Amino acid sequence: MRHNSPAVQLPALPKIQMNMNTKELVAKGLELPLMEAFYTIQGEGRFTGHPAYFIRLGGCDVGCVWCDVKESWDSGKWPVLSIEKIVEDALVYPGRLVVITGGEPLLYDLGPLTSLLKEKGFTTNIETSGAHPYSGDFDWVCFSPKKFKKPHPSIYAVADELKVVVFHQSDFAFAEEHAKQVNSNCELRLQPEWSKAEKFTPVIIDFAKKHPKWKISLQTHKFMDIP
Ligand SMILES: C[S@@+](CC[C@H](N)C(=O)[O-])C[C@H]1O[C@@H](n2cnc3c(N)ncnc32)[C@H](O)[C@@H]1O
Ligand SMILES: Nc1nc2[nH]cc(C(=O)O)c2c(=O)[nH]1
Ligand code: SF4
Ligand SMILES: [Mg+2]
Repeated sequence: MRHNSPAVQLPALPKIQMNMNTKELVAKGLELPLMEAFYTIQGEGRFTGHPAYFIRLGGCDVGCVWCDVKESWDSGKWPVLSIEKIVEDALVYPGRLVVITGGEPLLYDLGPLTSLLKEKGFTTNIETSGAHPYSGDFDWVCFSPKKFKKPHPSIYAVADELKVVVFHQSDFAFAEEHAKQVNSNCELRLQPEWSKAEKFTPVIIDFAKKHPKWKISLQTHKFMDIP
């Protein structure tokens, strides 16, 4: 019968299958949406000042009002690349420290990407809000919890560094709440939210002097005007 003819439907089929493949590959962590990748100097936290290659994955569902990379949030805006291509591009630069950030990188299974990076001799660091289950093989986990979306319980045991952004006075209590939940070796840092830095940097200095288990992290790349 005419209306059952497959002639009209068939051309759509390969496209659907291609989309499903990409989705499946992303679900397996074999392909990932990449917003940008750049070789720079780590500006924040424990590895401040270290040359590093940044891999910024697209997609985030946390919604921090003060996020400095809101254009990363929509994963659909960014090309999906194979992990082989992502690692090949990293190998061009002389540094062997890689920082995986986003967006929220733990939206994805980072096992395949990190094992390939390790195979090629990279040290692997992550910047994460911990809002999704931990995955991957990381040498350093920087956990920056957010009030906007509760962290997944899996992050607390693996965090090497707790980096709390201070945007409001209540963030000090939020920081102490999280400090109780991370392991005892975890380094504790407070980082002024960029637009509130003038107001909160002196408050953070005072707090750290009174509670010396806390250190200060600044977004030094912004002072140096580098990515
Ligand atoms: C853009 S986030 C991406 C990684 C992950 N989604 C996260 O939030 O940890 C990278 C780091 O920048 C911090 N950050 C983002 N916006 C900031 C701002 N306006 N001022 C200070 N730190 C900021 C985050 O807390 C996080 O430690
Ligand atoms: N230089 C530099 N250091 C950084 N440390 C964490 C960053 C991030 O956005 O995750 C970042 C960044 O965007 N640039
Ligand atoms: S979790 Fe990270 S990327 Fe997502 S909105 Fe917050 S600061 Fe931005
Ligand atoms: Mg940044």
